[in-house]
Amino acid sequence: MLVRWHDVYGPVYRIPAPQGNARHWVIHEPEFVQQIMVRRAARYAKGMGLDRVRLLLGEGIMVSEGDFWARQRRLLQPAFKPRRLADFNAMIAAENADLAQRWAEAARIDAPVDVAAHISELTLVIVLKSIFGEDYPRLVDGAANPFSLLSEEATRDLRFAARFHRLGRVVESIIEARTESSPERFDFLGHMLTARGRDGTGMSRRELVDEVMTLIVAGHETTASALAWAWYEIATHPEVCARAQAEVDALAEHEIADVVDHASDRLCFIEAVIHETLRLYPPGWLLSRRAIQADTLGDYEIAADDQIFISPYVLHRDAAYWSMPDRFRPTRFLQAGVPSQRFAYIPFAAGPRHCVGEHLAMTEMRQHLVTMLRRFTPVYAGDHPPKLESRINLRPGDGVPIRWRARKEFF
Ligand code: HEM
Repeated sequence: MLVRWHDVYGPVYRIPAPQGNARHWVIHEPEFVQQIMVRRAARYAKGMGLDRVRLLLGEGIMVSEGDFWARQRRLLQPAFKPRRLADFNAMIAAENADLAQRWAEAARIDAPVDVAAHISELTLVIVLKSIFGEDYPRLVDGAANPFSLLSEEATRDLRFAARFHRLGRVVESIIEARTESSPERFDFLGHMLTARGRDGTGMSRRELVDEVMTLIVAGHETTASALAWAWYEIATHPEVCARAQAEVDALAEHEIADVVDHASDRLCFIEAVIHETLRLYPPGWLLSRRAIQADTLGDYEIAADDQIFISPYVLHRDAAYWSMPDRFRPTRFLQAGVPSQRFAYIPFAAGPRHCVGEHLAMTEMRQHLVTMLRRFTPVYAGDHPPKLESRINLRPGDGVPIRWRARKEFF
């Protein structure tokens, strides 16, 4: 619908507000996007639509505002530095190797797998192990992973919120036990327990729980959706698959760890595949802001309290900035000057509220694609493209069925 409206009304228009006086703007002019998200970000807060998220994440960094948000971001950010995240690489590689075993078995008996479901489990375990480290087994405790409701339940309704809050209590019990033993371990929780603000104080128990829950939700579904879409596109574009496999085949096994945790020339095509996937299917497909002060965007007067909607999905498919915008063509990202407008491509948003987990997400996606493309060729087993399900994330609504063909070279 937003794409149709964009064609009819152009890059800036207003939509009727359901209630109250606040006006609702839809903005897809890259220059204005830059102004709202970066240059004058201080005049904007997170907008409507976040209320449902707030229900789940309390005062976590995704939804908090002002000085409180700035403090929490300062406390969390150091844990996301590439040098610190490198400690997770071996764990991410091991989780992918386990999944490759399952896919090898599926390939052997020629059974299709729903990669969306499998990858959702994979990214959930990765985010939980990044947060809880050695405490992860306590979470699972021999039984089913209590957090698997996040990958199994698609609906984010009140019933889900109640179950999600019960998970908060599980998290709280782990925090309590950790506080009594040694908080100083290298995982996100260890970092959060020891991080101190300028005034020397750390996070309260409530804040810790909200931030942990935020990282689980923000770090799990987004990466999972992106990878599921990537497999659909790779499977239906054999020439892309062949080129990506040639690139990963050129790496020796022992070189993989050195190239997956940064944008390397040796993986430039895989990098382009990831960017092209995030362009066509940005998991955070709709961002919202509320003006907290008046602002002027070109000829448009924004009043305090006006609501603003920016859709990366619409920007990423705008023919003004992308040639053949609906086609999956990773090579576009190998050309100089693409995107032609920096703010026409914002899968991780931009400015002070940009995604804190971008580096981790990119590492996870590279590691996953490299591991699997070395071993398998995907064949799409569906009889129609996956349905675009645009809830909080843009995910493949009815899964992504893939048959894996084991590559002889690696088995
Ligand atoms: C492909 C994967 C991912 C995508 C596309 C993505 C996208 C985004 C976007 C668009 C935002 C900004 C939302 C807004 O402005 O309203 C955001 C924020 C955020 N993301 Fe990600 N994300 C991904 C993975 C991750 C991971 C792996 C983590 C952490 C484990 C993470 C943690 C966060 C957090 C905490 C925020 C809030 C930052 C703040 O407001 O200060 N994300 N992400």
